[in-house]
Amino acid sequence: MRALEDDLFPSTPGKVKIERAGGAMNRQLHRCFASTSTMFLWALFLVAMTASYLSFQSFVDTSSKYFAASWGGLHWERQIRASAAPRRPPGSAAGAGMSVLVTGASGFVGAHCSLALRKRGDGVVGIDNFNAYYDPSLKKARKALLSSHGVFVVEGDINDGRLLAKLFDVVPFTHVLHLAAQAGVRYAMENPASYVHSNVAGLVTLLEACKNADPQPAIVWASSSSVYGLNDKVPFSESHRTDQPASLYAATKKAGEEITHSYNHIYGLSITGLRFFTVYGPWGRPDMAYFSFTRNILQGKPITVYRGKNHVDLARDFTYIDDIVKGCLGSLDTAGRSTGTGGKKRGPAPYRIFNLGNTSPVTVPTLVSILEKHLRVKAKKHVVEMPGNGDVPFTHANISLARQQLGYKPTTNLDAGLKKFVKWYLSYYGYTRGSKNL
Ligand SMILES: O=C(O)[C@H]1O[C@H](OP(=O)(O)OP(=O)(O)OC[C@H]2O[C@@H](n3ccc(=O)[nH]c3=O)[C@H](O)[C@@H]2O)[C@H](O)[C@@H](O)[C@@H]1O
Repeated sequence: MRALEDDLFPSTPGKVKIERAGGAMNRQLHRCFASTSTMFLWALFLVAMTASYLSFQSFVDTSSKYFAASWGGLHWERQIRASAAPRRPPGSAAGAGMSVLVTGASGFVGAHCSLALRKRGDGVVGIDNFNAYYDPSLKKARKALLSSHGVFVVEGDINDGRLLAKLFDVVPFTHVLHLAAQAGVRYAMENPASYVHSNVAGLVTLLEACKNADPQPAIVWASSSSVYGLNDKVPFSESHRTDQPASLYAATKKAGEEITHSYNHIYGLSITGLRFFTVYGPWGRPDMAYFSFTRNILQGKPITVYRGKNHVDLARDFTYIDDIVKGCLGSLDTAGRSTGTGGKKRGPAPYRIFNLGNTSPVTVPTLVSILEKHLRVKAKKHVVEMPGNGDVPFTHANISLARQQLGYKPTTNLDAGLKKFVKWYLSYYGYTRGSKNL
């Protein structure tokens, strides 16, 4: 008995039997059918070749990723363990110390927090993907600074679930300070996918690793003042509306607040979200206005100052980095435990959101005049109407909740903070105008 496949796929091309063969019509049909079968077989052959080529390529990709991985191995694990070990003196009033995984450790806020944690005796391991959103050499310099203080930074992406699982295998982290993100309000119009990749997909991969870890760490992470979006009640309080984002960046940060809430609810992860208000200072981000203005002013290039509707100046609640670091450490210290194990919730865990701002907004033209004073150079200002680029006209934080629960109390005003920034900038990039490329 012939199998069905034999009918559909004859083994010898051109040998298809046609019932009642004999007439010219039938011969033609025969030839035609035979050549169709030949073509069909060739097509099958090509499909098979393509499939085997593709699977070979994916094997090569996977294995090259595996072999080129910058992590793993006994030496690597020893470095991770040493970096994660708390070094507080025995009997210290602050307790035994934490082991903190800091994501985005070679970023601006990440590097400052990692150093502060290490200096007070906590264990810190960093992870950073050193992407090229801004000059990676600045990130490498921050990494070198951390390394000189005994903080090890793994080069890797928070979207790499295998790496995260490995890190939790090697160290039972008590806390995660999650600062890795695609930052910047206006860049979201140029590269929207990078925001989804880091702020949504990366966040979920990290939360999955935290939820599976045993013990589960408490998580403190960076949200943003931009979640207030079109809210016009001032000062911004945590209870105000945050469902009107003005940029995709803000929308992904808001999404992060909802996503972390669901992990808190389902898996008992302790979550603290921090809404940072325009953080600035030494070792800052070159994409931010105070930084790029400084570079342009020193290089004699014009700066673009945006202005709001009806000629109203834009204003920001600029917050100095040291104040933000205190808010982050205060959040870690008061986080409360995650309750789950092995992906199962054992009871309710804290879910908190705090504003970390300075409570005194300053206009952008005032920011420029403070920089002019410290740099002793006049800026070439080019004032333009604010383009529809996701910017909001002003931000202003109400910090009562953080003050009450974290002991958060900002102490550096914009003038004093920019003076420290300019000092750092000149020492890092050199005193001669534009001596180093950013
Ligand atoms: O608080 C926040 O959540 C956000 O703060 C900053 O965002 P932004 O306040 O826009 O900070 P800058 O990019 O430094 O801009 C500050 C002000 O300068 C203005 N600006 C910016 C650039 C420019 O060329 N000219 C100019 O007038 C902006 O419109 C804004 O009013 C950060 O870049 C975000 O990553 C962060 O999340």
